[in-house]
Amino acid sequence: MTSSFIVAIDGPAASGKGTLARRLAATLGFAHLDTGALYRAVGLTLLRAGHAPDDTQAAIAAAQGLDAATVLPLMNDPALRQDAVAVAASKVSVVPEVRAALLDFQRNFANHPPGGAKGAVLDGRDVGTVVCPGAPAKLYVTADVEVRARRRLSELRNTGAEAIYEAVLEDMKVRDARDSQRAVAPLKPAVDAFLLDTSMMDAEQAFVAATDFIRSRPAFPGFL
Ligand SMILES: Nc1ncnc2c1ncn2[C@@H]1O[C@H](COP(=O)(O)OP(=O)(O)OP(=O)(O)O)[C@@H](O)[C@H]1O
Ligand SMILES: Nc1ccn([C@@H]2O[C@H](COP(=O)(O)O)[C@@H](O)[C@H]2O)c(=O)n1
Repeated sequence: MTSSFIVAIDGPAASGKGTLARRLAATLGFAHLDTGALYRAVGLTLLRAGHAPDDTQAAIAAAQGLDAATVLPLMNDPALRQDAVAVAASKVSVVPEVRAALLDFQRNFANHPPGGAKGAVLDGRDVGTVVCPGAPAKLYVTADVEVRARRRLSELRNTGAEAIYEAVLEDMKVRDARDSQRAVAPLKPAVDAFLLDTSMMDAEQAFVAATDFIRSRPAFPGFL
């Protein structure tokens, strides 16, 4: 059976979309897919094979070689969260063939959520615009780049990594520019997305604003 209970969440790095998506999925009883992890899995596969992240042919081969059996163990690999892998993900994600290779997996997850879940929450950069343009609830989560850089900095430091604010901020600006200026599926809000700026909100306030929005959507009767 195809599910139509899809929540699409997009936004730039460290805007809080993953935190929000996980909590929404748990509250709604929906399955959750972090679509960025798929691009990171391609980037990590490439780096582990000794290729440069801008090696287009190797990136296409890595993306086309991923299937449910290979991608699921990678999704839980701590190496996926490394900064070098984020940069590699952002580089491979400009390649149209890489995006095409990951599209079916994402759409299949959204339309046939695993584990008998009634619906799915997907977060990424193009979920509301390309992957699930018909999703009945779309959110675009953002925050000022300085706020996002501070969040990422404390996240990195909490894992024991050495990180410098200026470097994190610069990396974030470069990644934002690459993600929003690429030709295929650039980062942008869907025209019908609810815009949620979390610059002045903590995660709890962002969750309340998001649930208020979803509750207002006629396609989600009685879920919240
Ligand atoms: N509203 C918020 N206020 C303050 N901190 C937050 C908020 N939402 C999330 N965070 C924290 O900011 C960091 C980044 O959040 P999160 O991983 O959810 O962002 P993201 O948009 O999914 O990032 P990415 O796309 O890079 O994976 C985490 O440490 C998280 O705990
Ligand atoms: N739908 C998506 C999701 C992610 N990307 C690219 O992957 C990079 C890493 O994503 P995170 O969410 O884990 O930070 C991101 O910078 C994008 O380049 C994408 O293109 N489409």
